[in-house]
Amino acid sequence: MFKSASSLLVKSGVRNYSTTKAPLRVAITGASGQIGYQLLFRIASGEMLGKDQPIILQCLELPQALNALKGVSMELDDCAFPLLKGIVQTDDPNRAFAGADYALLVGAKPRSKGMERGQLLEANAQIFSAQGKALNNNANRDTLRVLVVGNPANTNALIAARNAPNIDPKRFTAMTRLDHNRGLAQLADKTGCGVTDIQKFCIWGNHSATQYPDITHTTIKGSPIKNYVDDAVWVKDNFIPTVQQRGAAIINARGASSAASAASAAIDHMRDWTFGTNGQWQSMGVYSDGSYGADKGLYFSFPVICKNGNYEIVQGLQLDAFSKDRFDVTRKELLSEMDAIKHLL
Ligand SMILES: NC(=O)c1ccc[n+]([C@@H]2O[C@H](COP(=O)([O-])OP(=O)(O)OC[C@H]3O[C@@H](n4cnc5c(N)ncnc54)[C@H](O)[C@@H]3O)[C@@H](O)[C@H]2O)c1
Ligand SMILES: O=C(O)C[C@H](O)C(=O)O
Repeated sequence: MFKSASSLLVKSGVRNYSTTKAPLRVAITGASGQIGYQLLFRIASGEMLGKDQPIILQCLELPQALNALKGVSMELDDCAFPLLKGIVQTDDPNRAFAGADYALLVGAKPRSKGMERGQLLEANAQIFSAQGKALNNNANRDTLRVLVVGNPANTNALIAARNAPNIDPKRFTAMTRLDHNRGLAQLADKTGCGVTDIQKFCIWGNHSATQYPDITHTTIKGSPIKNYVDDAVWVKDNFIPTVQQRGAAIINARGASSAASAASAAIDHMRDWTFGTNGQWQSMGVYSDGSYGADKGLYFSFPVICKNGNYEIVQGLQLDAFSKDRFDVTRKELLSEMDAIKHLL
């Protein structure tokens, strides 16, 4: 069901406020799932694209979840969000992606207790090849920004991008912002500093247990992190594995994979890509141009700086021997994931 902007304006005077901006179309797959339920309301309230940017939500779900999506849509209506100009509810990817400016590809099977993310590869790969094709045929190619959240996120981004030959592969990204945020929280806790005091931290590689959370360039309040925590054993045996295994720890504790924190990271990712990072590093899984020896074409997490609606991989960093080893482990895992789904590329 599609509600036009004008029908909403007629229905509710509350929404008839003045803004000169045309609505942007934000497609969300898996919209009635756990993450979707956390995402939609925050996007509709303007937390992702700004408090003056009207939006139309274009929600894709499986046929069996359309009724749940109807309920979510009713709740969105009941919030009377001034910026929400329409809601599309559909099980047809071509409709969900029609004219999309943003696409958050969340819909996929989450892993359960004891599963590694790699085991989801085959189960979810087909979804992303079909959605890549639908994006290629329907989305607004000139403005599109795609974030893949569904796991295994990096390789799903690769599949979607390769199935969208008419869209610049740089417009596809995979989410490692949750890992980045997890790392910041652990460092803030260890040092007693605020998360915004911490700069030049990054995640390299895959959103998986092989990711490399790297503090070798990190500063706190402008001075090297070593002045706050100088404990290589803690970094190797505590910090790195905690960040790498945080998803599994949450599944064990909650009985379900992270949802609110994942939605929050997705909003951070899209907001920063759109509005910039003020010169600060963030982590994004992006199309590799071969930087640092990450094979060209992989969707690899790098430190990036976002500016003028684009992102750029931070260049010129020296990686020490330990970092190079970790980098290579995650790089090789991404290559083996790519090999496992090569029939879909
Ligand atoms: N990258 C990250 O940091 C990160 C973090 C958390 C979760 N995840 C991943 O996000 C995904 C979603 O997690 P969740 O907890 O919301 O799962 P969920 O099972 O609660 O919701 C998934 C939703 O997707 C829908 N869906 C499945 N296949 C679909 C398709 N082909 N088209 C449209 N919708 C479809 C389902 O009906 C369901 O409503 C999982 O793959 C999970 O592992 C990634
Ligand atoms: O770990 C998972 O399977 C879910 C998600 O990727 C996470 O990091 O929380």
